[in-house]
This record gives sequence, C-alpha cells and structure tokens, in this order.
Amino acid sequence: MTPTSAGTIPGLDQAPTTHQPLLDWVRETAALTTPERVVWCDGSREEWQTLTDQLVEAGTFVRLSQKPNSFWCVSDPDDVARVEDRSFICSKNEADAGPTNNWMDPLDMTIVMTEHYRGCMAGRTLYVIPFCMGPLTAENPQLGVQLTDSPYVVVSMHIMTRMGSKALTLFGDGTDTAAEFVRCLHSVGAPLKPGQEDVPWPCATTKYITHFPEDRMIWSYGSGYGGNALLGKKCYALRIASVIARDEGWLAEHMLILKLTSPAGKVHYIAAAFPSSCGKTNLAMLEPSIPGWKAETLGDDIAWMRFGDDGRLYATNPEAGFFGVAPGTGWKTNPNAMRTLYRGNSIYTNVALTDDGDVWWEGYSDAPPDHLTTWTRDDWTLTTDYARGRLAAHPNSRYCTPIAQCPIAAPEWNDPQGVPISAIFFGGRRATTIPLVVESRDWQHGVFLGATLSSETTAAATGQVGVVRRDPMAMLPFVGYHVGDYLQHWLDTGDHAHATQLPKIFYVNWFRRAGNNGGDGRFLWPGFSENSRVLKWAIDRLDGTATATETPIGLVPTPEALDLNGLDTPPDDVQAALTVDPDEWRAEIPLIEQWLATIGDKLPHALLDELEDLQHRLA
Ligand SMILES: Nc1nc2c(ncn2[C@@H]2O[C@H](COP(=O)(O)OP(=O)(O)OP(=O)(O)O)[C@@H](O)[C@H]2O)c(=O)[nH]1
Ligand SMILES: O=C([O-])CC(=O)C(=O)O
Ligand SMILES: [Mn+2]
Repeated sequence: MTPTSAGTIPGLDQAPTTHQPLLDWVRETAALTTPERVVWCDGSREEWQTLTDQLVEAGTFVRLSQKPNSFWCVSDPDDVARVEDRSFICSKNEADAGPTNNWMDPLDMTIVMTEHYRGCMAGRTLYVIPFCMGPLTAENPQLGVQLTDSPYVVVSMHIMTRMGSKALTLFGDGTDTAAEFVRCLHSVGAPLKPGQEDVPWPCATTKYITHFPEDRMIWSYGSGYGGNALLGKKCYALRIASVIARDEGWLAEHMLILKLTSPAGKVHYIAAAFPSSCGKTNLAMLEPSIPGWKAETLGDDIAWMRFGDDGRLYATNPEAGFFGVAPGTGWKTNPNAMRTLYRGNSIYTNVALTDDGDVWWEGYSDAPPDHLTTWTRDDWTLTTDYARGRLAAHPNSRYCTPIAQCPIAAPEWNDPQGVPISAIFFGGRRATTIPLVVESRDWQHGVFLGATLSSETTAAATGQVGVVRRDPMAMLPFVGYHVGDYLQHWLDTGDHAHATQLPKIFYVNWFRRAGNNGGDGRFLWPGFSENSRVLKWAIDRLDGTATATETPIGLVPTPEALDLNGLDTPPDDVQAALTVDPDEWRAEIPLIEQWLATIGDKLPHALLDELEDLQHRLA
C-alpha cells in the first residue's frame, strides 16, 4: 500500500494502544481507504448499544419487540452466502494453493485490490476490531485485527469473537514484545460521495475474499455477509489457521465439538465435520432421544486440535458465538437453539419478520403467521404465498447468537486446554449410497473416509444447490494450501510422536432418502435428536460394548447393536439407511478415482492403497 496523508482523519490518533505495527497498519489503511473517521472498538455494552441504535436509525436493523436486544436485517439479494468462486489463496507459489483453490500471484492481487481499496471507505467509518480466536487465557492467544467499514460486522464480531479491550491487552505495548496478529482488512466496497444517501446493505458487485497465507493476512472486499465478512471465522480460523496448523503440527478443522455423558456418568468428547448446511450446529446442540444420555455443546463450526502431554488430541473452539442456519431450526428439531435465541442478544439476517416484531422462517413453527415481511422485504401471506410454497426466509438465512447463553453450553467451553477427543465423525448430505454410519478400521482408513467425503452442495455458498461433490473433511472451500499436503498432514497426525490414543473415526449420513426403488424421497432416518442413537453406538464401540459387521467399506452396526427402543421410524427405513449396497459402491468408485486424480502428484500413496483395498473388497 502507498500511504498518502491520513493525519487529519478524526479518531485515528485516539488509539488505545502503543503497538507500533498495529498503529502503522491502521494509518496506512486509513490513508488508502480515506474513511470519514476511525473508531477503535472496545467491545463494551455501550458500543453495542450505540452501533445497534445507529443500524436501526440507518434502516439496516429492525429492533425486535418479541426477543430482547435482538435485531432483524436483510442483505442485498446478491450478497447472501460465501462466494467460493471469488475466494483466493495467494500463496507465493501457485503450486502451494493446489488444485482446489483459486490462486493469483500475491503481488498481482495486491495491485488489483489496492485499486479497489483506494478511497473505498469514503463517507464511512473505519472500525478497528482487535480480537482473539479462542479463549483469552490461552498460553498462546491467537490474535487478529479486523479493519472494516461495516458496523454490522462490528456487532456480529461482538457475538462471534472475544474482541475489543480485553483482546487488545494481549497485544502488548508495541516494543519488541509486541504480539503477532493476523491482519484482516475488510470493506463493503461502497464509498459514499458527499451528501450521497446510504443504502441499508451496502456492498459491491465485484467481490474478493483473498488470503495471503505466508503473510498471515486476509483482504476481503465487496461483501458484507457471513464468512465473506466476519473474517475471524472461515478466513482466519480455517484458511489461515490451517496453514499455521500445518507448520506447527496441529489441526484447524470445520468441526463441531460435543460433550456426551452416558447414563453411567462416563464423559466422551466428540468432534464432527460436515460441510456447510449439513448438520453441525444441530448435532452440536443435540437433545438425545435415548434416556439417560446428556449432551452439552462446546462449539458448532470450527475446532482447533492439538496433542496434549498425555498424547490425546485436545480441541478448542476459536469462536464465541453461533452463526447458524435458520431454516429448519425449530422446537422439534433444535430446541436448544430456540432456547438460546429466546434469551435475546442476537442478530438475524435474511429471515422473515412478523407484524408483531418477531422473526420467522421455514421450520420455525408448524403454524406460520398470516402475514410476514420476507427477506426481500415483500409481503407474504399464509393464504397465497404459503400455499404456493414461496419461501419467506432465504435458505441460507442465519442467526448470530452467543454460545455463553446456550442452556447446554458445557462449562469447559471456554477452557484454553480444550477437551480430549474420543471420536471424530465425518459426514455429508447424500441421498444414496452412504449408509447411516460406518466405523473406520484404523486411522489411515478413517483419513481415507474423510478424504473421499462427498456431499450435495447447499445454499451456504453461491452456485448450484444439490450437486454431489467431494469435500475432503468438509474442508474443500477452507483448506488454505495444497489439498494433497493437507491429506498427508492428516495421515502424519496419526503417526504423531506424542499420539498415544488417537480418536476413532466414523462416517455418518443423516440424509439418505427413499427414492431409488420408487420411494417418495423421504429421509430414511429421522435425524436430529435420534442421531443420539448413532452416537451411542459409536461410544459403545469405543468402550468395546457394541458389535459391528465387516463390510467392504468399513464396520457397520449389527442389527441389534443400534438402540432403536422407542423409535417410531419403520424398521425397513432404518434397514435401508444402514445398507451397504455393493452396486451403489461400485458406481461410486469412478467418482472417487476421479477426485483423487485431481490431487495429482501430491496425492498420498496411502490413500491409493486404501482405494485399491476397497476395490478388492467390492470385487
Ligand atoms: N433431515 C435432517 N436434516 C438435518 C439434520 N441435522 C440438520 N439438518 C438440517 O440441515 C440444515 C443445516 O443444518 P445445520 O446444523 O445448520 O448445518 P451446519 O453444518 O451447522 O451448517 P453451516 O453453519 O453452514 O456450516 C438445517 O436446515 C437443518 O434443519 C438431520 O439430522 N436430519
Ligand atoms: O461462513 C458462512 O457464511 C456460514 C457458514 O458457517 C458456512 O458457510 O459454513
Ligand atoms: Mn452451523
């Protein structure tokens, strides 16, 4: 960046820090982006109050009367999801980005984006958000600063991260002990001319979500939404952190963290990776349907996992909030999410608004109100629109709410040590082929299951929905380096010098459908709270008390091993959900081969060995 003069920008000199690299960077950015003023965020209640009032005043937020301290807002209709085709990994060498990432030379990208950033904050406020991913008391706190011209982002970061003064104190005084931090620059890309009226959701047609892994830096432009704009989330905690994790020998993964206590009082912690909009948040807030089991949540989206001194893999959640998919969330499917939301302090984006100042979305309740304002601010009525199946909420509409107020938040969710993981679950959304649950034979086989994970695309990213794609470890859009190296890193994790007790790896699919033989397309497995039955079987496997049958793809429950007491799903459906159909699997092989071939030279040999074994077993 080429700094011009920023000396006269109000607020710039009111920095509550002497951290020189931070001060320099803010000054340079202000000089380039020319905001009207600079605000150093402290993360206080007053700041939340001021900004939410301001967002209401601007017409961006509507204060809800039915939920305390909560707000409804809708985005620009062209800014509703992550933009994977506009996301870039700008490593110095193109080869390091690998075949699954968009790449541009970092210098070229710097030039392109500098021109986009020049003057882009005119008429707006530049907010400086110091934040920490993970507990503030961590031995090595993972710090970041997001510079943004979006007050919506600031209040969302209040919920999603530990930010403001409490994070800034960890940066040090700016001498040689000044802490390193990830630089996250964000602009909605909508400068205002003098006197020009703002719109409720400013954004730009051209979007860039850019990562410079070697410089631990993120530059985002043009979007105000979710993973494009809350840069602590997917950009930092997954794309940049996966690179740091590779370098330092740990794992940054797209996983929920769940604590399960058996009727006998035995505690197990599990982690699970499902692609976006495939059930992480719901499983993270599970209300078990089987008696005596207790579930508590530690995280719903991202897990950082390192080996502890005892040789077990410990997970922490870098986030402090849930950014959850609204549609489908209701008292029947996810009562704990509903209880969390009823406590207030939440932001809703792209759901519908009721006439009495509440939110609504498909699945919120069985009885929709007579009239709604849709996410496109249109009228919607029960008699005409509901009958026609017209959606009131966008399929990727979201709630943003603090973990701390979730009634089943595990007390240790904020513990910097993390929790020891007993089992890892991979899963996707597949209408066919993939059975309800499979246990891997060993770590390498488990990595193969994760490496070949497949799922139908969802509304969480722009593009076509419902297309089956390979999504290794549910990380396809989030691995910040070469996917072949990433898979090797997973294999190496199994050989880690400190590993004494590796988690057992399972593969699940809640989304298999009755369709192949004239079925009606219904889900074969009821899902949600009933998923506790699958988790129970997995835990019994860890404890050596449940039986399994060998199949070509791995171990599946014997008919009597899965606890189906009180389940009212037809037994034939359960059986169909569990089936390993060799014909379906023979049809799957070419798809797996095709995917592995795209990885090229860096495909670990161990995964080819696993593929060969699978083919032999199917032959
Ligand atoms: N049929 C069925 N649907 C489910 C199940 N779990 C979740 N869903 C639905 O799948 C959608 C996405 O679920 P989430 O739990 O929000 O998915 P996620 O993985 O957290 O998604 P991201 O936040 O985008 O990463 C919602 O509409 C849920 O209602 C399940 O067990 N069975
Ligand atoms: O990042 C987002 O916009 C939302 C999210 O959690 C995902 O897509 O997995
Ligand atoms: Mn989620």
